[in-house]
Amino acid sequence: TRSTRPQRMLKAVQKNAIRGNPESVISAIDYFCKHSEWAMNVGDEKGCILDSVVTEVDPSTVLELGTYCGYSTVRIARLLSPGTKFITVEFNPASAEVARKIIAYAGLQDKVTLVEGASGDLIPQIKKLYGITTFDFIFLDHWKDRYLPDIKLFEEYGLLGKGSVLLADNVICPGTPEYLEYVRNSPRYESRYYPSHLEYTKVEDGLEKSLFLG
Ligand SMILES: Cc1ncnc2c1ncn2[C@@H]1O[C@H](/C=C/CNC(=O)c2cc(-c3ccc(F)cc3)cc(O)c2O)C[C@H]1O
Ligand SMILES: [Mg+2]
Repeated sequence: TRSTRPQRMLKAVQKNAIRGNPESVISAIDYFCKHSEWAMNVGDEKGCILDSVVTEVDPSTVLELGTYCGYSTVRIARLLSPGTKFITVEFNPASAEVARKIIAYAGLQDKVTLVEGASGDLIPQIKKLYGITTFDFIFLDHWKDRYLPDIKLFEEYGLLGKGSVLLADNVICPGTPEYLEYVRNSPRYESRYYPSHLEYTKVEDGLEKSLFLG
């Protein structure tokens, strides 16, 4: 049967990247998406903004929602200090399998816990299952209509502390209007928009960074 796009992306990594070299894995995926097949990775332009926010926060605990093929997982994990707890959530088993292989190819498997499941099911259990009290950094890049319900779950289950930073992809394209309205109008967050473009295109998109004020 025909391969899937994630499987073809994995093949491109195995063919063009250097095992144990995260930068080469990132470049191989970006090259594949620019020259072979577009895919919904955060990409190199928004990826640089992601890098700068992760570096600025220097988090001890990280959560990513929507692993997909592991591109942003590799971008984040390569910047983390030793001992950082990084959980990434993916509910599609085929995507999760490709992501595990791409993360391992980059040599970052020991820095990442990939959890298969739906974010709405997992978030209420994270404290119990992983011994996390609060997350210093959260990257939202899953179904766009899940951003708002999930940020409310973070609040409900006390997973945000004063200074926690949430970074949301695609707030313009495909767009997350309800989430944006919430974080920009809630007195509990200080939000800032980082203008950029939809990965591998000239279409406008951007990232929204929201600081939880406690
Ligand atoms: C609730 C939940 N729990 C766990 N994993 C979840 C989940 N919802 C999605 N996921 C997983 O994340 C991944 C999905 C992410 C959704 N991202 C998107 O739909 C997405 C779409 C586009 C886009 C833009 C313009 C276009 F013309 C076409 C597409 C661009 C992006 O950067 C995206 O992240 C894979 C899925 O299995
Ligand atoms: Mg995205």
